[in-house]
Amino acid sequence: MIYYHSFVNRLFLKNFKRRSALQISTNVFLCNNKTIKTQNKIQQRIGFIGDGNMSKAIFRSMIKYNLIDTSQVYVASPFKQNLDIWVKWNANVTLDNSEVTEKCDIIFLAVKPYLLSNAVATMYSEKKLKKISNKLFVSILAGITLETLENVLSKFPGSRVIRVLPNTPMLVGEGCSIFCPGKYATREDIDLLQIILNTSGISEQVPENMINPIGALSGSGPAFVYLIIEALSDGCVRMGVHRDIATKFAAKTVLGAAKMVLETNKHPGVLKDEVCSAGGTTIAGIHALEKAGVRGGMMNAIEASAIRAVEVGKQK
Ligand SMILES: NC(=O)C1=CN([C@@H]2O[C@H](COP(=O)(O)OP(=O)(O)OC[C@H]3O[C@@H](n4cnc5c(N)ncnc54)[C@H](OP(=O)(O)O)[C@@H]3O)[C@@H](O)[C@H]2O)C=CC1
Ligand SMILES: O=C(O)[C@@H]1CCC=N1
Repeated sequence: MIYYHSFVNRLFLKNFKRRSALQISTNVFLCNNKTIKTQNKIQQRIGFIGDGNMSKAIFRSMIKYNLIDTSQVYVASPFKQNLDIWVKWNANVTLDNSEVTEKCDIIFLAVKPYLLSNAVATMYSEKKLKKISNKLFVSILAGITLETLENVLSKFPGSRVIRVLPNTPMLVGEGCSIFCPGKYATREDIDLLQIILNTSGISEQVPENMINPIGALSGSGPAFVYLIIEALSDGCVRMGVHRDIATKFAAKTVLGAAKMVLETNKHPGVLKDEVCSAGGTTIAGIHALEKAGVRGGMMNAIEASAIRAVEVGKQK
């Protein structure tokens, strides 16, 4: 069955009259296998400064969901061998950051936060600076504020900035991104970014002061959950179960529990109670977790990551 995916298609329908601004087809729909079909794809050129895990996740999700032609994508990295994989994916590669800035309309800043100044310094040559105008910069750098970004990027005339905190599960269509537009970002910029983010998951616009705390959950959280999955699997292995089935069942159990929370709309505590039989097996496990301080540990993890984001944002 083919059906209209609510959010993406609402956006496309809403933007029907603004097709030229968005330069993307209105004819996008999702099949039940989540494949997006477009007659026309994003026409803007999209660039990545930095070729790491997150750039790859964003790029590959755009390709997977057919949002852009690889020929429209440019990526810069300081090391040639890092770019081999991008060559295999048919993207344009360069060792020169300024080539990406010059050629692309939308530029994802995707280096480590402490490398921002270093990267921006190599994103232009004085001779061609004037040519680098009216660009949309999308920063995914944890901790780096819009104020810092707008200052650093103010040398590019007419630049607009959006700060995003995405996460790697966008690679499998389950991304969670939060974003906050800078003062010059337009409605079209936001719509286009949301199309990119929402085809591989969900996104929410939030006030900037929410990016670090929510990002601690959604950006760093996948690592916390991998650790939990690994630990659940370890527990099973300790009880004599083969690793393959233990990890598969740990991951599927986490996935199933997450879907129960999202699809039943029940409070997680209620769902937990529904599993815990009186005097049964589950409550014995819950007691062990509570004795180990798992809840406090999880809360501390979010707090630590959010605090660290502030520190990272201040590093030069
Ligand atoms: N990973 C995640 O889950 C998330 C990451 N983020 C943010 O995304 C950003 C990137 O993270 P991630 O992809 O994990 O990091 P990676 O280290 O995987 O990627 C960064 C890439 O940038 C390259 N690089 C280094 N210096 C420069 C430079 N001057 N110009 C261009 N490229 C350069 C690095 O090359 P080399 O390796 O050769 O040094 C590396 O490939 C970070 O700011 C992080 O805070 C945000 C949300 C989630
Ligand atoms: O660990 C980090 O700093 C980055 C930001 C969010 C996820 N990874």
